[in-house]
Amino acid sequence: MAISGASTLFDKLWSDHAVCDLENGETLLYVDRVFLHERTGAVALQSLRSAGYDVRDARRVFCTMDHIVDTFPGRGDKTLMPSGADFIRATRSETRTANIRLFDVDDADQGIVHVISPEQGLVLPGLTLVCPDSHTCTQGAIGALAWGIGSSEAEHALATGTLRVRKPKNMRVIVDGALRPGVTAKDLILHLIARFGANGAAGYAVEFSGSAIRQLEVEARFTLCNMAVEFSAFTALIAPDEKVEAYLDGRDFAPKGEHWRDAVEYWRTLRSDDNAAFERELVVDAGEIEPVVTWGTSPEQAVGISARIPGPDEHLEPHRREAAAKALQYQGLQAGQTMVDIAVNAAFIGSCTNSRLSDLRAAAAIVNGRRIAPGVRGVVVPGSRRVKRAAEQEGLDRIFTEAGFEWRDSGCSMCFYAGGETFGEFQRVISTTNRNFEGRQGPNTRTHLASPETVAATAIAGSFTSAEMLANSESLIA
Ligand SMILES: CC(C)[C@H](C(=O)O)[C@@H](O)C(=O)O
Ligand code: SF4
Repeated sequence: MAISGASTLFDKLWSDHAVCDLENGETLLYVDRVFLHERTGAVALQSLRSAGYDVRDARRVFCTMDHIVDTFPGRGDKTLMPSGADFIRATRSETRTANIRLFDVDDADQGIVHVISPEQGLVLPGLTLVCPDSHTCTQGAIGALAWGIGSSEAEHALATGTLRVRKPKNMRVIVDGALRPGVTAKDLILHLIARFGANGAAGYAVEFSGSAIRQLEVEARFTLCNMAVEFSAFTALIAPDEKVEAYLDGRDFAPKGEHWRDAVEYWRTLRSDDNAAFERELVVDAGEIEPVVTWGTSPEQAVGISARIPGPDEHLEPHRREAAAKALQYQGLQAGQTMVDIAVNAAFIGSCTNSRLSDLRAAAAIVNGRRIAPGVRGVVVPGSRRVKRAAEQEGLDRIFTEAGFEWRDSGCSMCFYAGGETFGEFQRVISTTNRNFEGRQGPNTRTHLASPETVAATAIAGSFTSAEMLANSESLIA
């Protein structure tokens, strides 16, 4: 607890949900919502049932099909993952038995778990939400205390509506100033991870604050908090503000009428007190960030797009030097290479990091009227069926397909290789996703993380290019 009774936002959410402190230093926390998906959820439900337990309150549990299902148009129940059909079947039967609301493959509201939970107001500021999926931290963007858990913890949460958790420390990341035009929340989080290390936030709940954060739209805040787990944080948080209220107003599961007014009144208390103490504080000037692309196999192996891949001597610690050498070998690159000279084979726009309507709009604005570079494969996967419909109403699907992109149904798709679909061996993919480790998008596939704007511009140019660089090069040619 902080000095003189002052609390951080995280402390407030924690104490509002603390049932009791346990002897071993853990706290029993009340869990408001559990979200499941077909990759890990059915396993948890099956195991709970075979241990003889029931789901305590199925009204607070939700499940979606996102990880394994195909995203090819007209997919039905198809999946390319070996044994994937078993997961799909088990998810259906377990959720039916437990009476849990399932967003099934053909549901109009289906989508990636972290995209649909706020989209429908299933997660709200001040609630605790857990999911057996590491990117649950995404929801801290609206001031929910949300974190990823393991399968046995999921069983505990389902059976009891509580979880035992060891309290992490408080960290604040203050981002002041303004992001430059064309620089996004994705570039900001990649910059933070590159600068402070992929384990920079280990042991902490991170609150993002500062003028640059307040300026971010809610969907961009999701992108930022989504990758807190790549920064090794327990979770991330942003104090809810009027943008969050406007975002949630009218959502299906959001409170209505008098309940809405009460909720908003509570949400307005969800901010760190002025003199609250943080065990660690980082300060960043938003204006110094340029579009970022990863070159290696960790999100910290990233540089500004106009830079070169660092040379071996630029890594100060020996373990970073070794990791860099190994990453370069896997990625088929050399230290010192200029990023803009590196050609790609594919461009992927999707995932819980960057597949919301604002992401698709930003990418479409760049590809509009242009064609993907010859030989480059482009794939766009909306994060939810709602996002897909909204994008189609605006004609974004046509902009993408006319430029040469595939336009898919919603799901995790090639964000993650589940034994099924992949871009293929040694293919270099620029991707709006959040993980770039070896094999993430398939055996020997080479992943480079970037913003939707940079992925779109790179697809058009054929090699790493920011939107600004693309516009400048075209005006030189014209
Ligand atoms: C399959 C699932 C458990 C996993 C996660 O926890 O994050 C996946 O979503 C991922 O992004 O790697
Ligand atoms: S989109 Fe990718 S990162 Fe997000 S939940 Fe699915 S597999 Fe995990």
